[in-house]
Amino acid sequence: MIEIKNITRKFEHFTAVDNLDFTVSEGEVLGFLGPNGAGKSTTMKIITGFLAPSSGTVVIDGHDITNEALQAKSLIGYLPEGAPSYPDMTVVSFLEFIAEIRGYRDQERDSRVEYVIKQVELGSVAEQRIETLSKGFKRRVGLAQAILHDPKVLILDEPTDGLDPNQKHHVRDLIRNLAKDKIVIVSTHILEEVSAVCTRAIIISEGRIVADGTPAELEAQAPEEHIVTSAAPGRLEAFFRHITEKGVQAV
Ligand SMILES: Nc1ncnc2c1ncn2[C@@H]1O[C@H](COP(=O)(O)OP(=O)(O)OP(=O)(O)O)[C@@H](O)[C@H]1O
Repeated sequence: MIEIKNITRKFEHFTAVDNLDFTVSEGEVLGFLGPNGAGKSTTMKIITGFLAPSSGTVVIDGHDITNEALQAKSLIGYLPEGAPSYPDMTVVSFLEFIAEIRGYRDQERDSRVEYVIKQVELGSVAEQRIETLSKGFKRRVGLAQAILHDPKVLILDEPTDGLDPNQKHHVRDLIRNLAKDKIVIVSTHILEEVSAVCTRAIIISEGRIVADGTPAELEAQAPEEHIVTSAAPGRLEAFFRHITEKGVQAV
């Protein structure tokens, strides 16, 4: 279980994340939504221990991300925004490097790398330098390093950003398959992604939670005047606009 306990993050006088408090359980795929600047990436950086909160704590399976950072971080796979990596390295050498950092050696290292290359379909570019890859393939390298150690918790910041429709479809299938025995938090702007892969969605606005429910529950709350299409993502978009445009009271 992930416990996010009253986290707040200030940048000087600006509050980017404002007292967020929620838990995520095994088997849940949580879509983390919000308009630009709502505080999604900041929250993900705090959950993964890359950024300290100004106040509050995050506990991953009983381990505090600040006080027991090593144990907590070993349970997490993180795809940051933009998926930074080492552009000079080939895909294989980068993934071998990550595998070593994760403590794998020799045959075990090679088999982990082989496994993720297959999972994320990187075989055709395995020996290519990362800087020469298309945006979609770079994103897949980021996904590969996030899942390499088969982490219990996956935090994915806009995982399908820059992918073509086929790749998007493939990555969503992958997330669905991986999610069975994991906790997944996916930040996205793409609402059809939420309907496609998430069991729950949280919408934040100005650093605060304004909605929390299953995609179907949120879709059902869409006001008729906002609905452009009655298909599921259209309803979710209508609800998203309704709740983030009007400055609705945080729940
Ligand atoms: N290091 C920083 N210093 C000052 N302000 C920051 C810093 N990092 C983030 N912010 C501000 O905090 C707010 C939340 O940013 P964040 O990147 O978390 O939003 P987001 O929801 O991920 O947005 P997007 O959807 O555009 O990626 C923004 O107003 C941003 O400018």
